[in-house]
Amino acid sequence: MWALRAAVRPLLPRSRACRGLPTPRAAPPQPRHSRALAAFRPWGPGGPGSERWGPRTEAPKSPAGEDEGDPEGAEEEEEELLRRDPLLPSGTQRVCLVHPDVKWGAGKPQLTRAEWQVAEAAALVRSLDGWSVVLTLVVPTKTPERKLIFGRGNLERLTETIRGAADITCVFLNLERMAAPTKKELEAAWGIQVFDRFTIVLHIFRAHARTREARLQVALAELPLLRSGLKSDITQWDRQRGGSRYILGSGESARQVQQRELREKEAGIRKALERLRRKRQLLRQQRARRELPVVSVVGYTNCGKTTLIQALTGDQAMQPQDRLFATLDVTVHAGWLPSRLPVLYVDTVGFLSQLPHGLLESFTATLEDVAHSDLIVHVRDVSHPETELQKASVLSALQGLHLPSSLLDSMLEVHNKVDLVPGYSPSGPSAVAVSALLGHGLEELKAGLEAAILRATGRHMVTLRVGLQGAQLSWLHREATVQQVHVVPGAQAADVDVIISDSAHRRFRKLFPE
Ligand SMILES: Nc1nc2c(ncn2[C@@H]2O[C@H](COP(=O)(O)OP(=O)(O)OP(=O)(O)O)[C@@H](O)[C@H]2O)c(=O)[nH]1
Ligand SMILES: [Mg+2]
Repeated sequence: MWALRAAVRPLLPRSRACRGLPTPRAAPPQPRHSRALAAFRPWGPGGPGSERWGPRTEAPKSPAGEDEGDPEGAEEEEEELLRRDPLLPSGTQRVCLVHPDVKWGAGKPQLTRAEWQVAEAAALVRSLDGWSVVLTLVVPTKTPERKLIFGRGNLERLTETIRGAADITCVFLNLERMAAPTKKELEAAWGIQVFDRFTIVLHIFRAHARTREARLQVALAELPLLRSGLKSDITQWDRQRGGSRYILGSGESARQVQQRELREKEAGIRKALERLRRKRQLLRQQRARRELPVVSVVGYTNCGKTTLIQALTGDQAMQPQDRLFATLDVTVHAGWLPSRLPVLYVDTVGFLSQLPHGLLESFTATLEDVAHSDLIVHVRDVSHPETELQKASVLSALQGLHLPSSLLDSMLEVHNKVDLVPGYSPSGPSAVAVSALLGHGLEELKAGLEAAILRATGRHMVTLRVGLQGAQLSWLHREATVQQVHVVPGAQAADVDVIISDSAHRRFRKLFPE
């Protein structure tokens, strides 16, 4: 699907040739289960058994009582807030990936190697339609904090190589953020557009965000970029106007006008997000009333979260993809555990070790749903060479969400993609090895999930004696999970094995005293 044509050329004496990520993997097989999840359809605009936790752009129908309604004109207002210029050039791009390799000092990355940082950067580029890396240059630097990032000698050689590479159309400088003057000077020196990680990731987020909430969050994360662009534009604007700094009659300078517009935009986005968040809260309360256990599936981007949920639920509407940040909308999908206990799986946005700060913050809000789940499943791609680093990134991001400690302590680890690691066996007792793609290990995982959910939600299995004439049996079918009914011969009664929550059990006793 994605061709990586990374022509890695020797550049500098100490530069290192790096290769891209493994070749794209096979498409997922058809889901193994095709259970009709009729019970959950009323909430499922995204397909059988699925629910989007944030109203989508093409506003799905909400069941009665779930939608508190938008104020008139809110959607048009939001579209206005989302109007913006393209961040990156359109069409096919042949990218030169330049990685500043900090070998010394405080800026030296811990726990990772340049090789893997480059592989991840190349994967980001491949996530953009029509983009490919054609040249990868790893350039040592002792002074990444300097305006031009590299020392003089290295910069000169880099400039020569880039100017001599006629086939490249832009440069991706693998730095989190590049100051506006740095961008300007490098573009002047290299004669080509230069982008940083923030811009690339932001563009991917823009392209993959579907719901109104996700799109607004991306718009919020973009504001720092607009602010830094503002400074250089204004200086230019002022110069062009020969220093006439004030807009006719308004008493405001150009800078003040644009700053005010940005502040208004930010306030508008925050207001719209707050409105959508209230809606999400309402949906959450509805789910809580139905007392369905909720499992949040989290993990590093591309580790297989969506594939796993699809394998567990048979939800064909889901679309796992071999690209970073395929999922940007939090969605909910229903499935059943071995004892026929229904469960809701929440698919979440993936983590990235060096996710630019603003982006992480704006997406933290989406992840607030994780705090309201009964269990967290941490999916790991154990075939990835940096699997330990990915685990550390995810755990540190989860710590930042201030989740209840009981939720963190009970977290279940799923070691995915074991089909790519022959003979793999997980270390640690709370880990289950699976191949979500091939469907291996799913029964063991479901059993583990069930045990953990029963523990976390205070549910237990009991056998209750009920009369066959009364309403007890239908009540149990409605409010608990009936497993088996054993009719007691000659007694007009039955012994019913059920999984029931503590609260439902109390209500049963009150309604039907012995
Ligand atoms: N070989 C193999 N590939 C897998 C397995 N699970 C998922 N994949 C592949 O990994 C890629 C990413 O899968 P997704 O399910 O989209 O991953 P994700 O974690 O949801 O990714 P994001 O939404 O981008 O964070 C897809 O190409 C899947 O087919 C597995 O068990 N084995
Ligand atoms: Mg996904």
